[in-house]
Amino acid sequence: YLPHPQDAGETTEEMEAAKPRNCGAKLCFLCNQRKPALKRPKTLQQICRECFYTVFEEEIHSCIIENQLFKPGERVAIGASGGKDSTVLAYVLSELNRRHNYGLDLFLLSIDEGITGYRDDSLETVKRNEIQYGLPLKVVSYKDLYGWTMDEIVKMIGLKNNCTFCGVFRRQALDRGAAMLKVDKLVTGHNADDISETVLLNILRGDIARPSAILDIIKSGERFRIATSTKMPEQGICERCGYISSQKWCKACVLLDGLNRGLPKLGIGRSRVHDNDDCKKEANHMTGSKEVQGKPCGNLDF
Ligand SMILES: Nc1ncnc2c1ncn2[C@@H]1O[C@H](COP(=O)(O)OP(=O)(O)OP(=O)(O)O)[C@@H](O)[C@H]1O
Repeated sequence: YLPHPQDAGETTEEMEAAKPRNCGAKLCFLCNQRKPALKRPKTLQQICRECFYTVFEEEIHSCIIENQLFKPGERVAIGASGGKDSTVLAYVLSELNRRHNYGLDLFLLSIDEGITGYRDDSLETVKRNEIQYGLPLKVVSYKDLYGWTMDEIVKMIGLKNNCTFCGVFRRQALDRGAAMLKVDKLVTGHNADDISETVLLNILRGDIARPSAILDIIKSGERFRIATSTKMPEQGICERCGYISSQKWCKACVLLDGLNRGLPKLGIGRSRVHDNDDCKKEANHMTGSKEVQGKPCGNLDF
């Protein structure tokens, strides 16, 4: 972090005198030397490229230290999709690990959903990151885990609702990949936009309980406490695959069973299941619940 001159105890006159003359053009708010390259939405400060890199990396470091996110010797997998967010995450975490001696064993973990022309391209980026940052890469595919690629699923179910399969399978595939790598933690590049999107989608769907719970957690921030009187839900295990589940069968198994039996809409939205009484009975039997609720769309389930 480069302190603002005022933080360093300089008077306004000293700061004015020290300012390089630049014919009235504004200079970076932090270093007062270079031309600003951007206005940070977070602070509204106009800062240069170099200062942005510095404050961005140091803020992440402070967040890691203040919240004690890692312990020395831990194995950490980085969910690497090859997109911008996880690529930045891979770079920053490996850089901070080296710079500040966190002592972490880092890995890249990529899920290959089997989407031709999309994931195969981004996996090439991840393979470049593997070499660039010297991080071992593990690729786990839907085909290997579930016997289906997303291309095959789309062929069967069509373009509508396939996000449910993709999101549920990806979430579980990341967990399974993490277990294969025997890591202690898995980090992802979810950003504030992703979280806002999830909250807004829930509100638009009329699911008020979940967004308000998320907003409460965000608001209470660091003061978040669980009341001693609160009974925590018991974490069960899927009877079919052994993955964590609060139902008899986990969501991935319900969807997979539907696919394998040629009833791909089995585990999707409530209304579809209601359309067909046999499907409803089947689905309720598998989930052990009275209602089957599907998440129509989304990236990773929060
Ligand atoms: N196929 C994948 N393999 C591994 N990790 C993934 C995969 N897809 C998503 N993730 C993880 O989940 C995060 C959020 O995914 P999302 O699909 O919202 O993409 P995004 O916000 O565009 O991020 P990115 O730019 O990294 O793709 C990613 O940053 C990454 O850490």
